[in-house]
Amino acid sequence: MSVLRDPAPGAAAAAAPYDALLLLSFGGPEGPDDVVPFLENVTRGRGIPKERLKEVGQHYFLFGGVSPINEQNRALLDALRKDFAENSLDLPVYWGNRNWAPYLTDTLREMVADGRRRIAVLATSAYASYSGCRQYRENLAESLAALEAEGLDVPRVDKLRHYFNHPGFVRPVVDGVLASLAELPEDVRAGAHLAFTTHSIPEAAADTSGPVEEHGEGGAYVREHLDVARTVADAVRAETGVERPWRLVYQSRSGAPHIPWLEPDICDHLETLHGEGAPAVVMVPIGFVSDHMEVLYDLDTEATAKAAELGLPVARSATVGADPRFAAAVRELVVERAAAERGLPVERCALGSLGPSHDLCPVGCCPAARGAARPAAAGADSPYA
Ligand SMILES: CC1=C(CCC(=O)O)c2cc3nc(cc4[nH]c(cc5[nH]c(cc1n2)c(C)c5CCC(=O)O)c(CCC(=O)O)c4C)C(CCC(=O)O)=C3C
Ligand SMILES: [Fe+2]
Repeated sequence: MSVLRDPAPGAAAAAAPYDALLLLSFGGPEGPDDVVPFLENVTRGRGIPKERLKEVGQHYFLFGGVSPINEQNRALLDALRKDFAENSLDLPVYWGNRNWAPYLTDTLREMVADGRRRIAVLATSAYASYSGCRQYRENLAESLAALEAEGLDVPRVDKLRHYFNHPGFVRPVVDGVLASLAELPEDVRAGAHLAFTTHSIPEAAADTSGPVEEHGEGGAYVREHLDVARTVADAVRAETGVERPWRLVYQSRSGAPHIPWLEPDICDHLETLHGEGAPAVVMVPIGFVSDHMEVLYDLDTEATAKAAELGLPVARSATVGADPRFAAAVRELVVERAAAERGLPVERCALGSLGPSHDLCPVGCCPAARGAARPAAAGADSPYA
């Protein structure tokens, strides 16, 4: 058996020049006492109304103060290590977060102590946007600066490209939609609409998402989500032979009420669809890599209650999570980027119409909305090599 699985010669070196992979995520509370300090970490300097924070705290308390995100990252780490081992990719995998332990700076310090010098970074956010991309790059720069201040030799960090349109991300979503359709009562299945959801962000942040030439209404953020939604809807139609109406909608709005954020909200959309006579809806959270609190609360709790009130049958499809196809996609992204860094020609997988995303965020990509620009690592404007 093992002979059949032997990789192509040289696979063990396929990760060079990288000597480690860092899974970079958001972090979440692991018990009731963690909730308030976690929210303080998330919202420091971000101008979120106190009322909104109280409300979001309640979402966490409803689930015992435990965010599902850390367990899911642990499962993804296991899936990555298993996939790498099975494919003889000799690359240790580490995990660090923006807002909760294990904190990014601590993980990077440990990586330096282990002698890691050239680190590939996978963020658990698949799309362009300030929150999903540049903010992680700022976190990397801050952590590297902290290590530098401690007198440590700063490693090089390279962020892997956005994977929203990678088949290893999209195909599990398609399977999730097919499974959700099968869950719906048979008499409403054929007529079920698809509501693709993602995190709402301020309109201004959407308009300036992605490289400067992609700025404009909705920016790269909306364009990328629409492309994934269309790809998934097409694949579901090909599988089921049924053409279904679909729309990209939003969830988890935050911020001050007078600032415009992307709309419509999923709950308003369910109401509209019900008013138009839609028999059922599958909610497809394409904006999330795993079943975050936003999925458990905003979709499985709030939107599902709204649908029940309307008498509208709904199902929520699975996020990618630790799907082995996603783990394999991460390996492919590492090997692809490693080859590119070695100056070799690379084949880059991407479904849909946009093509593979860039390796290096150009200057002006996904700028922060407020305050002076902060240094960001792993981009064309990085202060680090
Ligand atoms: C685009 C996007 C993603 C998707 C990309 C990605 O996955 O990274 C994302 C992920 C996440 N957001 C999360 C949690 C929170 N986000 C908040 C606030 C905000 N998010 C924003 C955007 C995004 N957020 C924005 C524009 C704000 C307003 C404040 C600001 O401009 O920064 C707040 C404060 C309270 C509130 O305002 O809701 C919380 C608690 C968690 C953890 C969930 C868990 O525990 O399972 C995850 C994965
Ligand atoms: Fe968020």
